[in-house]
Amino acid sequence: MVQSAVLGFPRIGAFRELKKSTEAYWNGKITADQLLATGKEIRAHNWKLQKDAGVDIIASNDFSFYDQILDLSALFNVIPSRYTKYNLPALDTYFAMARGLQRKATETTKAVDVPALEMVKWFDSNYHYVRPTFSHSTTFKLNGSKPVDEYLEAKALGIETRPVVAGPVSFLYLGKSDKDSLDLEPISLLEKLLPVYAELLKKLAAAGAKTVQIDEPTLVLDLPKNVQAAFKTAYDYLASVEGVPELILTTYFGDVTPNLDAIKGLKVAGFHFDFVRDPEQLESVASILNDKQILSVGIVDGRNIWKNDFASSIALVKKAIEKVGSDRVVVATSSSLLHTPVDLANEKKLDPEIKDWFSFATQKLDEVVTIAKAVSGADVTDKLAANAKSVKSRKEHEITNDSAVRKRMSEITDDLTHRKSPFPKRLAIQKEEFHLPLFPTTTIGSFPQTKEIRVTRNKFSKGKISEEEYTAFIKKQIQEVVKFQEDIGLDVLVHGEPERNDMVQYFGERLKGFAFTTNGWVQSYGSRYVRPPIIVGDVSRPGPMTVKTSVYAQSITKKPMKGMLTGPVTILRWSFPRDDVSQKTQALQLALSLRDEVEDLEKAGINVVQVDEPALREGLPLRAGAERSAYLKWAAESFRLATSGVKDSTQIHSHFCYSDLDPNHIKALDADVVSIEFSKKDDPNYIQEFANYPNHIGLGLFDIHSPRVPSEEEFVARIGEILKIYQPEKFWCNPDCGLKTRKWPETTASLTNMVAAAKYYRNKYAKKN
Ligand code: MET
Ligand SMILES: [Zn+2]
Repeated sequence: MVQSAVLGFPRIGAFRELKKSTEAYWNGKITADQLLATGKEIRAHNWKLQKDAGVDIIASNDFSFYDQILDLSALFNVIPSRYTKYNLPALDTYFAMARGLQRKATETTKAVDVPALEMVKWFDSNYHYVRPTFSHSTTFKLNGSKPVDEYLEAKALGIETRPVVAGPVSFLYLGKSDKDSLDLEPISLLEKLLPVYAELLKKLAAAGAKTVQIDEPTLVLDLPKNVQAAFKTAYDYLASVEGVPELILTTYFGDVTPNLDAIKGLKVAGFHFDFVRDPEQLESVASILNDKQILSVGIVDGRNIWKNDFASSIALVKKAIEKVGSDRVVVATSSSLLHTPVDLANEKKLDPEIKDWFSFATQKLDEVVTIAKAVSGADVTDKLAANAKSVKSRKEHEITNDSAVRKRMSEITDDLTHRKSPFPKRLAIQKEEFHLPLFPTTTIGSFPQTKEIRVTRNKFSKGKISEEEYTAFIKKQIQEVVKFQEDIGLDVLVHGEPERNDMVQYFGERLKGFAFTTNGWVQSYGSRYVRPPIIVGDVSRPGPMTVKTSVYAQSITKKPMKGMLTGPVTILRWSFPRDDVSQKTQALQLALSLRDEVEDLEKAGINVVQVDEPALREGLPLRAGAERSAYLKWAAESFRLATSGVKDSTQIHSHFCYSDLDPNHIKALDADVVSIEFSKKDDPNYIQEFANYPNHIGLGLFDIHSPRVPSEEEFVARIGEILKIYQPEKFWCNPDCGLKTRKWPETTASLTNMVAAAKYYRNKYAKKN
């Protein structure tokens, strides 16, 4: 009998229970014990769900209160001293690393003021992990026993699980060196780290775990030689320690073939590969297995919501069986299901025909089980027939082929993807147009989404208030935000995005070709979840999406008002994309829709338009090569197609955040001004890389994930550092990203200090000239 396995289940709860509890804890509304109890309930629920579905191999330690990589940093004591020095309870130290902490002194406690660790995108997904931050003084040791506790917790419920832990090579390679240890290459710490891994693994074995899923997703990247070699060091060592359980070396999100030599011959119990991403690798990866090793076949997509095509999955699993025999094959999800919404059954509003094309985490459990049964010879005829019918219905549905969109796509010319004049000429014209001071200040778009805003938006979407009432409410919000920005002296204003639940969903809801969920939340980072829309067909824009709002906002101020759009690549990446047409096609269709919007904004008198592309980097194929070059080309083309219809005097902005962006990727967009998240970047090389960016640039000056307020002096110091490298006349001042998750008091304080620092340099340079 072929076994089924799930590499991890979403931990947020079907109705965002984890978010609600975590935030309540942060706000002092519930105790740590209450928060821990929520975690326990969610875990129990998830394990039981999987057991009831008939999944053979169920993961434990896939739960986290913030991020599984941060859990590992905490577990292995990779905690910079700036966090430990306050002697906070472990849970609070953990959250301080995640999101910073600023707290006034009380009679019994000292004041706390510490920024968060850096957070970056997890491979090519929209999940963010907290980057392990190593220094020469890092002393690895086990802090607590979360993986063991959770294993035992499941066991007490009568459920045998396979604990999952990120592997040592990936843990180090995905990390960075701390400010005080920039010469340190994290991978050089491997030998010090391994005994602590062994200790953890032994404890898991002692608790009863036979096998551990050890995730080494870095194996799908281009790895330097020393990192490739580290696999042998690590796994030889772990194999040599008595009492370490069997390990299933797990990879996902790509093709492992280029790194096969690094894992060939490793003494692990088996390997897991992602055959959704790359079915072609079966041939090569199967060849490295010895005659005992397990082949875990990732075939149910952990990254998308399309119903599995059983016929083709079964064919692939059968091929795997031919190679290694049915007793050594496991049918698995391609990756953790963390990246998919919890349960399709909670969607009551979807068109039933379209809904039948989808499969969320809960449905995917049944998919792995069914495929495993099918290849084991069990009778699943009815399921296969229903599946084939659904797959066919989607292929033939009219929504997937809109002739008007196809026609317009065929008429895209190179001309449409270039601004009328090159940047220097545009710059001169825009100088006359806007008369901005040196060090212009702006924000990235959103302002705090207060409870009032969320409640009112919700009431409107549920039909509890009229459109007039809602519009009046939004106008009032815009008035307040505009007045606020004028009062504190910002130069280029925004309307604050109060009408947007989410920067992608908002546009998806206004475009043809999308479907939406009611409860389809997916964790983006910490307690921030998103509800990605689903691209189900060809995309077009039935009418203006943002023009009224922007025009209203501009009408109440003399300062320039930025129109605010989400770019084609970001809408694509933060939706669940189609898998039946290329990503390029989808991006260009989105670009055409946005182009119309940009032109409508310009016609309506909006002369600055920001088109956000924070997902540009995450869409980059994980490996260098033809696919990556092609991506860079079509991604930039899509952006330019969306933004090049305007006059030279219209200033196009773009924005990027939370990824290690290469300046060359954004050069090709030819935006007049870009803002990028930067406040936590302390690698001097990275800072240097952007210095030659040809157009204007705003480097993020404060962390918007943290309630912490930097002082004016801190801003002055940071800008001072940057000005050692950057030309002052190119430099804009702005936060890292939108302020929607912040509260007003810290927003006011941070922006006020930022504007003061900009003015300080404005004066300083005015005197110089
Ligand atoms: C993740 S990028 C966010 C950009 C958007 N304009 C905002 O301010 O929220
Ligand atoms: Zn951003």
